Amino acid sequence: MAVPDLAIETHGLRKTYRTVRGRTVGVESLDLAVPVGGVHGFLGPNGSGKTTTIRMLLGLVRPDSGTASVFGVEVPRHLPDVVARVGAIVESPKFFPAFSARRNLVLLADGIGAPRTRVDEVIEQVGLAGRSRDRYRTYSLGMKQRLAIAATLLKDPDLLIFDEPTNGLDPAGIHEIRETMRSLGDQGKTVLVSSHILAEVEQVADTVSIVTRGRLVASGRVADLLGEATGASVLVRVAPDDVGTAERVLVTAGHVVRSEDGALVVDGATDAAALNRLLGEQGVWASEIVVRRPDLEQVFLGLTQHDVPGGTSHRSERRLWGGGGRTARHGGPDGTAADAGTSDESTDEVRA
Ligand SMILES: Nc1ncnc2c1ncn2[C@@H]1O[C@H](COP(=O)(O)OP(=O)(O)OP(=O)(O)O)[C@@H](O)[C@H]1O
Repeated sequence: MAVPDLAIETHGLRKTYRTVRGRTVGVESLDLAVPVGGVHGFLGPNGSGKTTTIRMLLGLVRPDSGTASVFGVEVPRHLPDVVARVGAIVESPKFFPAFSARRNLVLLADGIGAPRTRVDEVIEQVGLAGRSRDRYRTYSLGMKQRLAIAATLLKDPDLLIFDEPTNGLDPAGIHEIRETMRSLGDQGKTVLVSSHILAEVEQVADTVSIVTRGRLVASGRVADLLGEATGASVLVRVAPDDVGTAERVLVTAGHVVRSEDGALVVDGATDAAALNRLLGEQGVWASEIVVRRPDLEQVFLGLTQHDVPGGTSHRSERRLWGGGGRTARHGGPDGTAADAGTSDESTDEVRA
């Protein structure tokens, strides 16, 4: 059988919820393509349908329409065939506070039939080796979250799904989780991480899907999305007496220049060296010259600013997968585990 190059694929996935006020759209019509291997950010503002999508993938919520597959296996219909390759942290598992992390994991391994030899491996994988014999209750929030990831890794899944894993963590905890996700991605696992904090995901994700109002608005490699975005500029600072000359030189060379806090900003430019040379040739020396590129947050705002609240106006989706654009990390050991979390939210929800 051919090995699928997508870990997750959805087409026209839709989910509405029954509420006292009628029907609420959880996911409007979602087309998602998550490549195998590496970290994929699933980004969107609160209420854009990320959790609903994840729950549909895990068989916890039944879609109204559309299709979804995990490693080429249609879900939820054939979820049992692939569930062993999926690990998810949708909500934190319960650990015994008075037991060490290691003892907690040994109990879990026994419970799910994973070999005890996995316990030390997963502790190592999440960077808790030095603290594994300490009681769980002495752990920081970041360490607790890493232990939750370790529990999910016990059966060695190929796909790890994290729904807002850094919620409630301080910067050190966020850093720990980011490092853990990065290292799992580097080991060949596919990590899907949902977040509404774009800057945070930008630092760890190879590829992203950006959703708003239950639809995909952009997807591709982070570098490509940032590279394609307009809005780059170069800030040039010169001595106050040279500002007029510098502006004239730059404008004469065809640049669009504006002033900002006593400095000059050359909109649309990225070649700082060329600007520096241009100024130098006219005897003007920059004391500061900085290329400013838009971050993912700005890309996102640019894609969604035309959305009408509650309306139906959506920008068309942009995909940047192009030839060779996909993350080319494949592999990862065949897994056998899944911890698909629990469902408690809605009468519409199902378990596969
Ligand atoms: N069980 C439910 N019953 C009714 N409406 C729901 C239910 N779950 C989600 N919704 C609604 O569906 C929409 C999408 O919610 P969802 O939680 O999937 O978004 P999200 O992107 O994960 O948001 P957040 O980042 O806040 O978790 C929201 O309008 C939400 O209120």
